[in-house]
Amino acid sequence: MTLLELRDVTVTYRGTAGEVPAVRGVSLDLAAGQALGVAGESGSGKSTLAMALLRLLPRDARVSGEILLDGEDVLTMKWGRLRAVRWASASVVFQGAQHALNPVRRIEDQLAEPLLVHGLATPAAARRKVAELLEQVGMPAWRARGYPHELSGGQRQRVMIAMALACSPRLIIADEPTTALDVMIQAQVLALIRSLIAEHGIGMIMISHDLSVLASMCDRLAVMYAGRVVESGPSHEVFQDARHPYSRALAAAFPTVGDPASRMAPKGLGGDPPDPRHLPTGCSFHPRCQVSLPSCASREVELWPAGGGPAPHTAACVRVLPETAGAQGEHGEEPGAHGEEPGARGAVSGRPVEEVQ
Ligand SMILES: Nc1ncnc2c1ncn2[C@@H]1O[C@H](COP(=O)(O)OP(=O)(O)OP(=O)(O)O)[C@@H](O)[C@H]1O
Repeated sequence: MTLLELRDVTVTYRGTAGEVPAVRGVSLDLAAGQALGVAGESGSGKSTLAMALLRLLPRDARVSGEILLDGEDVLTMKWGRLRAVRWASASVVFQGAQHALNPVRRIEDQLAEPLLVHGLATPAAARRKVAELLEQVGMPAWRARGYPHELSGGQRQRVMIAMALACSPRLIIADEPTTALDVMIQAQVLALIRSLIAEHGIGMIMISHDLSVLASMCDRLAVMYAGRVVESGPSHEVFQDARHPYSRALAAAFPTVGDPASRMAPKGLGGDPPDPRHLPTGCSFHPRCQVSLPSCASREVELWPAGGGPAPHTAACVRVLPETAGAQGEHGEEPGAHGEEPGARGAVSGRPVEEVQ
């Protein structure tokens, strides 16, 4: 059953620095109980997309498209309904969220708050639930009486995960949930998140710049570049057999979890992501692409079937189009003659696909 459907979601910031098209026409689906990882470099639009899901964007952001949570469009929901949906249906764990705890309130009061605000428990039942939540995240119940400053960073992030679980949501949005933690604690917190979502059948959207972490945590991956999804498919396929050159570079830029050899020589990705206010023409990735074709400078390709397996796998690259597969690139990596690729028509050709996950 589909838990979350994004249809052509576009977010533009209209600030003093001009219009910033941060997210451009993203369509993705998430099945109930499934984990989807959204990867991309800094500035690719991941956090903007995550915030848009629960309308948490600043006032200068304009959002269009559809964000259907259990079939209801978050973007057109009345304010009262949106308040109920936040926490109770979907909750968020942000990067460095542990700093969001109020330093002068006891842990138990902060953990009980969403339950009491949403009328989901009496004060006595909320207290029992708090003890249960702390145990679920591997902390003793007596910690409830303490204050945030008595906890380590990892413990505070565990409290935030407990808070996200408090109202038994069907969806958790985790935006770089472990970035502020040291490596050992990161691994523990990631393992905790993985076991909790599996145990409770919670759907998750996890945002990270680290494709290897996402591949180890999620069923499917979507790779964003300059505000667009450029590849989407089963985690193992996207991580080990990426079809978009950007996803391949991103996968090579990080060591593989559990593979000491890859840790020795992670390959960097050259150049910088584009300024969204001044995107290159054609494919936004073409100035950094090692296998671009001449027409990539003027041609932006829609997501197109790219995987060999049974699960949907799509990539927005001219290389996956049947008429250009095998053509030689500007850098000469592919066999064949250099020059204009066969079938290039100066625009998106053929039938693009809707994302189905
Ligand atoms: N409030 C804002 N006003 C104007 N532009 C913004 C605002 N917030 C983000 N942006 C711009 O939108 C683009 C996408 O930013 P976003 O934070 O969503 O990317 P990201 O992939 O999450 O990056 P990071 O990993 O660094 O958080 C960037 O160019 C960013 O500068």
